[in-house]
Amino acid sequence: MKAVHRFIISGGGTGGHIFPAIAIANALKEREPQSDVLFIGAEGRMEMEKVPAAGYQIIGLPIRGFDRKNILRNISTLFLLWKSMRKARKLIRKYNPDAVIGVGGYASGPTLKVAAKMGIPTILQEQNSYAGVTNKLLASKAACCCVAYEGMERFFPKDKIILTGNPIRQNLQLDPEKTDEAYQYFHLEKSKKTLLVIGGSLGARTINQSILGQLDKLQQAGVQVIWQTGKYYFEQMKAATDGNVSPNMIVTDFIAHMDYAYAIADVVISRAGASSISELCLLGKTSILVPSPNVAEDHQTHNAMALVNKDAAIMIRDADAPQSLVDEAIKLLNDTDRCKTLSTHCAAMAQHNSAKRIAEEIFKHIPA
Ligand SMILES: CC(=O)N[C@H]1[C@@H](OP(=O)(O)OP(=O)(O)OC[C@H]2O[C@@H](n3ccc(=O)[nH]c3=O)[C@H](O)[C@@H]2O)O[C@H](CO)[C@@H](O)[C@@H]1O
Repeated sequence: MKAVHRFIISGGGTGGHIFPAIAIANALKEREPQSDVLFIGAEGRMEMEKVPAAGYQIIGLPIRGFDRKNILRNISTLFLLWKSMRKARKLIRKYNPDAVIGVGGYASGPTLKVAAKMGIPTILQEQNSYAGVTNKLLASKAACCCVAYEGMERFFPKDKIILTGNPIRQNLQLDPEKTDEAYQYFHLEKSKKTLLVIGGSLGARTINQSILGQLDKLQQAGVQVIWQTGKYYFEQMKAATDGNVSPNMIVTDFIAHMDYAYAIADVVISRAGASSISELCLLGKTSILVPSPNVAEDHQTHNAMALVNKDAAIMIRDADAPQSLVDEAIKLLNDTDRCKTLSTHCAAMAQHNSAKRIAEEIFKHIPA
């Protein structure tokens, strides 16, 4: 094996693909500090900003996703796909990687396809319990597929599947001795129950409306709330709540200190995005999941059901949330035994050290 290796990581589109990709890059560098990692993403997408912020170089392909509604637009998409394949081939020839890792999202399609054709080992990482289209198409040529859920033989060749879990941030587990710090950070009281409301990296409209519509109930129940609205809904929620919420209801667009928020949450209301679920499992949190109905192949419902089937979370459908979300949350907060059962089952589903395990898999496939 060479002393220093070069890796390409490709994919992106949402935080859900990008943050795991960065965690994998960090794990590769931890294992071999001299190694070099190049990212390939899609021009104009979120990865072009987040990856350099994490200290890595990224090059964009002129690719975009296929439009399922406007078929004519796909003619130009095909041309962009062809251009992207050419650019990916040039980049791979020049960079000469030892392995190429795909984390899902259409940006990874051309890079991984070209790499496999050139005989370079390709490794896939699938975050969700229902595999994305790009990863499904790439799987037959991949050296292995690192997954986060059981039962992924539905999508990938059985002998290539490795259950590693999703690589998530290392610093989410707060030292129990620092819980007081977390209460102080949010100006909340230790003696009261705390509900954490998160809607994925961008916030969730239905969850916001469900909380807003039943604010009185929450306040009457004496529950403290940390409510992440997402940046698009923040001004609207802030205006609607200004002056009529007690100080123990925190309304924010984004929570930078998720370790503090998780540490003091008795119950978490969340979308069922892959990283959010992996975090809830790792920390053994009691949760109510409201899957987004607006994602490809309804994959968030599949993610949520993986927990519900093991009595590890409660699921409420998006359409039912305005009616029942707050009632269910209050009921759960008052039922310590039920919280404990859900939390224990959820923790049992956690996968530990995922980024490190994925990095080890990648190294296994590097040619000697
Ligand atoms: C709408 C959409 O397309 N969502 C998809 C997106 O998820 P999306 O990027 O929304 O969400 P995930 O749940 O995977 O990850 C959210 C991340 O943001 C963090 N966070 C969240 C709120 C906050 O205030 N602060 C904060 O730091 C969470 O701790 C977590 O690490 O990619 C995932 C992985 O493919 C998919 O499963 C989701 O279906």
